[in-house]
Parts: sequence; C-alpha cells; structure tokens
Amino acid sequence: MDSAPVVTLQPIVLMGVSGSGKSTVGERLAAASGRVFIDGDDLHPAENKEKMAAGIPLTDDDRLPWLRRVGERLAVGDGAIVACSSLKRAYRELLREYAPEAYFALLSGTRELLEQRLAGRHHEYMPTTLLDSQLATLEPLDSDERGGVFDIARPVDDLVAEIRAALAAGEPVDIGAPAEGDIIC
Ligand SMILES: Nc1ncnc2c1ncn2[C@@H]1O[C@H](COP(=O)(O)OP(=O)(O)OP(=O)(O)O)[C@@H](O)[C@H]1O
Ligand SMILES: O=C(O)[C@H](O)[C@@H](O)[C@H](O)[C@H](O)CO
Repeated sequence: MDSAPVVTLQPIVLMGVSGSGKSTVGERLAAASGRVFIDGDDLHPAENKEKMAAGIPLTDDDRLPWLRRVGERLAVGDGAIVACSSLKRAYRELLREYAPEAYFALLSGTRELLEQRLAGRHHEYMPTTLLDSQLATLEPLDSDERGGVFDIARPVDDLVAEIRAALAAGEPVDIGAPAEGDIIC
C-alpha cells in the first residue's frame, strides 16, 4: 500500500529588531492557533550569544550558521511559529530557500517604544545597547515579499488577531491541500 502523502503547513516567522515582541507575540500566536512555537534565540551557537552578551553586533558570517538552523526548522513543514529577527532581505531570502512559502510578520515600532520595552525586561544575553545596530541593520519587508507589517504599540492579543486575520485574508499558498488520508505533520 502506498504511504499517505505528507502535507506541509506554511510556517510563520515573527521578525523585527530586539525588543519588538517576537517571542511574546509568537508564543501567544502559537497558543491561539494550536501550532508549535520555536524561539530562534535557542538556535544561536554559543559564540553568537557570547558576542551579543559582550555588546558586539553579529556579522553576516556570524548569522549564517544560525539562519541555516532556523531554515532547517522551517523546512520541517509543521507550520511552526518561529521568532527570528530576519533583519536583512538576504537573510529572508536564505530562509525562503528552506521554506519558500514562509510568511514574515514584521513587528515594527518607534525607537522610543522599543527602548521602553527593552528597559522593562530581562534577557538571557541581549543588551539594550545593541538596539542601534539592530535598527541600522533592519531592512523592512519589500512589497514583493510574502508578509505583513504589524504595529507593536498594539496589545499582544490584538497583534495575534491581526496576524491571524492577515493570514486568513492572504493569497492562498500552494502548499498542497490536505486530502483524506494525508498525514499532517
Ligand atoms: N505588544 C506588546 N505590548 C506590550 N508589551 C509588549 C508587547 N510585545 C512585547 N512586549 C514586551 O516587550 C518586551 C520585549 O518583548 P520580547 O522579549 O518578546 O521581544 P523580542 O523581539 O523577542 O526580543 P529579542 O529579540 O531581544 O529576544 C517584553 O517585556 C514583552 O513582555
Ligand atoms: O540577528 C540578530 O542580531 C540576533 O538574532 C538578534 O536579533 C538577537 O538574537 C535577538 O534580538 C535576541 O533575541
């Protein structure tokens, strides 16, 4: 007997600079939509965490192995919600090599609000002083990239609802419609 085809689900990447709410919104979105949440922070090699903890911004070369790990996780096909800064278009292009259908939700806000948010939280390794380099590195989504921009001034539950509504209203993504007997993983 043929084995049932495996259907892949569209992954969602919460992107944006440090303090924009990727982990907070991502966790809540995953809970609301019954999906797995993956924090990209947990996929950084130890050297990257040490560098950031020392207040040194990561380079493209530092980020490459980390982005590959994030990409491999996106490619699993289980529709995971993944928090990953994805600051440059080239980084997103790399992630799309693993998951062409990925939806990027950019959490965007003013420097002032980001500073407030960073001041009000404790992070394992990320110092507030890296905000300038994060903002300088950020290349917002281009109009030809699949995704949307969401305002971090909104409450977390509103952001979750807005992202879900944007996904529901979006163009259908050709990732294979489930049929009877398919295994959804
Ligand atoms: N929409 C929101 N409204 C109010 N507070 C928020 C909102 N989003 C996030 N926060 C708070 O802002 C702080 C930063 O959020 P969070 O740690 O999720 O950001 P992040 O983008 O994952 O940061 P990093 O990339 O540095 O890990 C947290 O204290 C969080 O509770
Ligand atoms: O690309 C980067 O510079 C890093 O991913 C950072 O964004 C941090 O990992 C994150 O902000 C802390 O969670």
